[in-house]
Amino acid sequence: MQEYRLVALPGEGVGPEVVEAALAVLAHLATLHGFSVRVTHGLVGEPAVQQFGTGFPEATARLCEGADGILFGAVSKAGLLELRKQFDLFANLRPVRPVKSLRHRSSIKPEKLDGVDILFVRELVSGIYFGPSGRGVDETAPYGFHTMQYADSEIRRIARVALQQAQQRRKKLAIAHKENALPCLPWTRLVQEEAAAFPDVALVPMLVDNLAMQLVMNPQQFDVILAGNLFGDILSDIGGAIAGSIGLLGSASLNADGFGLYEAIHGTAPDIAGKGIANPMGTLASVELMLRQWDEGTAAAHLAIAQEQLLEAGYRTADLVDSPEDRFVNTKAFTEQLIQQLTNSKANQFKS
Ligand SMILES: NC(=O)c1ccc[n+]([C@@H]2O[C@H](COP(=O)([O-])OP(=O)(O)OC[C@H]3O[C@@H](n4cnc5c(N)ncnc54)[C@H](O)[C@@H]3O)[C@@H](O)[C@H]2O)c1
Ligand SMILES: CC(C)[C@H](C(=O)O)[C@@H](O)C(=O)O
Ligand SMILES: [Mg+2]
Repeated sequence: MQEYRLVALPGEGVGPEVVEAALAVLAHLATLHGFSVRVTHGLVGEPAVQQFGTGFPEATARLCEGADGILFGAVSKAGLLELRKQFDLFANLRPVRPVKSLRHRSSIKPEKLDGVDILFVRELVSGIYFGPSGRGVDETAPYGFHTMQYADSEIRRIARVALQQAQQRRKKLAIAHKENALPCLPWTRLVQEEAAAFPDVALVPMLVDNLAMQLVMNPQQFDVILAGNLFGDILSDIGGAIAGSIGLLGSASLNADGFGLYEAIHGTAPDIAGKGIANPMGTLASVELMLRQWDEGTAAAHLAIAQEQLLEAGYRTADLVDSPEDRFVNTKAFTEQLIQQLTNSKANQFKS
């Protein structure tokens, strides 16, 4: 039996709540689909700061080395950027595919949601997050700076990931850039040069401000959207408004060897943390991406379908409730329902 080694880093806020839910679902899926997952827990973020004085301690780094994947909850900041950098997790994939039963939750008009299926490919270990930065005093005036610096090679390698993804999908790649103000970062030219090896992919360079507006006005036009670190962070949160809740979206952050960290795109949600009501579907969407990366595609599809079936049956976590017919469930109840649904649908649809 295939055994995977997974490091769980729950972190802070709702992180532990959604990771616990996702691990329970993953364990059940493993049983149903004939693989096993050995989970080791590590500290990251505030709990790590308290114990080790740093958000990403050496002990956690060692745990992650040699694992088959990392399931990450959320942190306020401490440790996450270091973790991404240490494992060179440069390719952040953030899919957005609104489901039918949540149409009315979306901020987009229902008729503009038909067929919306977007993949953000976000560069994750460079750009303004990691460029030279500092604070100083100029004469008497204090100032600060962060530098958006990219090696051409860093843009080229994330471009190749985006091009590959587009080639396997609807062959359209939008490039988010800001060359009218930041001409030293020629994303369009560099992507075009890499695209010579992908002649069937249509490139659509767009100024990032226009792209943000177009995402809201007409999301149907997009297939894959390539963006640098900061633009990708901001644009992908718009995906939450398109899907109906930020709590629904997951991500995979991969290095060149295909090793990955999997996390929801939302944060610690301090306003709801500790109440047991967080939506675990963003973390479950991340588990789905992890299963695909592990070549457990049947289990991944099973997970996706079972969640859609629960939503169709009206089950809703707090962030999705908006009508009296909705069946409100907290995180634990949603997880239990999902496990039940996986068992039921296994019998119907996934006979092996
Ligand atoms: N990857 C990460 O660990 C990550 C990502 C984003 C933000 N953050 C951090 O999280 C903290 C809070 O950030 P924020 O408030 O801007 O963003 P957030 O994503 O934590 O929350 C934004 C809103 O979405 C809601 N929400 C988020 N996740 C939800 C879920 N699973 N279920 C239901 N509702 C959910 C919250 O309740 C809140 O109203 C900050 O310290 C930020 O740095 C961490
Ligand atoms: C917590 C923060 C540093 C992080 C980011 O900006 O990358 C988050 O917003 C995300 O989307 O993963
Ligand atoms: Mg973000």
